[in-house]
This record gives sequence, C-alpha cells and structure tokens, in this order.
Amino acid sequence: MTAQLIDGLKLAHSLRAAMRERARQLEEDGVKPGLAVVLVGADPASAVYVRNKLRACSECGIASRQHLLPAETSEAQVLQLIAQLNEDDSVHGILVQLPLPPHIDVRRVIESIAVDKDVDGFHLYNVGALVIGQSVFPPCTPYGVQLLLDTTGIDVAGKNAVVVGASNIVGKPMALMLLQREATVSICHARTRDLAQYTILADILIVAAGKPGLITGPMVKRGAVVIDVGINRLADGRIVGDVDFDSVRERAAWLTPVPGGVGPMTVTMLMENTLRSAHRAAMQHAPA
Ligand SMILES: Nc1nc(=O)c2c([nH]1)NC[C@@H]1CN(c3ccc(C(=O)N[C@@H](CCC(=O)O)C(=O)O)cc3)C=[N+]21
Ligand SMILES: [Mg+2]
Repeated sequence: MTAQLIDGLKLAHSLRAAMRERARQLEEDGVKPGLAVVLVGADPASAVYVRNKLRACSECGIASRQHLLPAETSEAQVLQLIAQLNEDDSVHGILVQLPLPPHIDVRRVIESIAVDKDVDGFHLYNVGALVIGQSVFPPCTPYGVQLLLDTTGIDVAGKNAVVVGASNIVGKPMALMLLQREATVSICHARTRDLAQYTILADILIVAAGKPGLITGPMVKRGAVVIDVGINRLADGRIVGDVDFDSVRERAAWLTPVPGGVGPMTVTMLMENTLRSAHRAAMQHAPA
C-alpha cells in the first residue's frame, strides 16, 4: 500500500479564498476583522511562524498588526499591552506567540487575554469549554487536523485514535476533540512504555512529539490515517516531521507531508477563529 498524501497547503489556500469573501462581507457591514500578534524576543522559528500568520491575514483580508517586543520586556509590560488590545475594538483576535522568555509567566499572560479575543483557544475558559464540548475557539492545530481528517471521508466514531504527545497546545486538546467525535482515544507520551504496542492499533494516528523519525512503518497499522504534527529542523536545514515518511507511506492509507501538511492548516484555523470573533463583534453592534 502507498498512502495518499493529504495536501494541507492546498486545503489551506482554498479555505482562505472563502474566508476572504467573509472578511469582505464583514467589512461591508462595518467591521474590518483584525488580528494582533505579540512576539517577545527574536526566536528564529517564531519569526517564521509569525511571518506565515501575517501573510495569511493579508491573503484573507484580515487587518494585522504585530507587536515585536525585545526579549528583556517585563511581564508587566506584556500585560499592559494585552490590556490595551483587549479594549481596542479594531482587534478581534490576540495571539501571543509561544514560547515566551523564561522570566514571563505564560499562564498569567494567557489568562489576561479577553476570553472573546483568545483566538488561540489557550485561555483556561476556552480549554474548559473544549472539555465539555462547547468550544468557541478550538485551538488551531488540532482544529486544522480535524479538517484534514475530514478530507479523507473517514468517520472517526468508534475508531481507535492514538495521539502521541500530551502538550497543552496539541496533544491534550486533540485527544478531547477526537473523544468528542466518539473515537476511542489513547494518549501516549515520553514516559509511555512500548509505544508501538499502542500505535499499531491506531486507525487514526496523530503524532505531535517533536522527535524526528519517532514513528516508523512497522509501528503503523495497515490502512491507518497518519497525521504528522511534528516540525523538526535538521542540521542540514531540512524540515521533517516526527514520522519516518518513506516507511510509513508503505503502510498507511493516508499521510500528511511536512512541510505542507498540518502547519498551513494551523495558520488557517487562526484566520477562521479571528473571523468568527469579528463576526460575533458585528452581531453585537448590529441594529436590532
Ligand atoms: N500562541 C501560539 N499559537 C500558535 O499557534 C503557535 C505558537 N504560539 N507557537 C508555535 C506553534 C507552531 N505553529 C506553527 C505555525 C505555522 C507553521 C507553518 O506554517 N508551517 C509550514 C512551514 C514550516 C517552516 O517553514 O518552518 C509547514 O509546515 O508547511 C507551523 C507551526 C504555531 N504555533
Ligand atoms: Mg451585507
């Protein structure tokens, strides 16, 4: 078997084309959708991701502004900026790029973002909403994965879904979303013994561990859907996922490439959440 590739870049661009029309409509109705991106420090990977997000904004007709703060910026200064953005009616989404420098308390910063502008879906309120299946802003990476899964036409209900990686921004919310769709979900992580014992049972395998080559062909059930969330930059400059592409491609039915798989969808779902937030703002200001 040779897996069909799921083209995340193509899906991302077609979704963004439709979003552009929604943004135009909102603007006509008096609300220009806007996203504020806050970047503290000069991490080169973060700079690439932020650039991709700003480019996607212009592709979708969303106004964007970036706040580039030096690495030494104090937590109080970041909180002050967020307070301003919370009050600013031209801003519908606030994204604070992670990771933050170690002297800044990430939770305190995220919890200071207005719940209805938390387009990353990282605020405790939005995390709680996700747990009970009522989320307004699903976190962008698992949300994008869900749309990639949808393109295969496979019904998640009753399937064995295995998530490798238990981070707050990918693994845990991903598992919750799959559970919401009635998959039987296992979460594996760095302390899991005999990873292959779990992965071999997966009809749907989502890998977000940050370890190049972690998943090889013999660990994958024949005919599985494999979604590679990993982004690893090798010494030679190549970008690879967590999945050993060539060997897994011989076992899986569907596989996402890296780059061009999950990454562009993460950015696209950020646009979706920003538009949704702008839409809610437009509803609030519409005449009765
Ligand atoms: N508050 C916050 N929200 C995030 O959503 C967030 C974050 N912080 N910190 C870092 C991670 C990572 N992330 C990606 C965004 C775009 C690509 C992306 O565009 N990838 C392309 C290109 C990859 C490349 O050239 O390096 C691809 O996979 O094809 C990947 C990963 C968002 N994150
Ligand atoms: Mg109209």
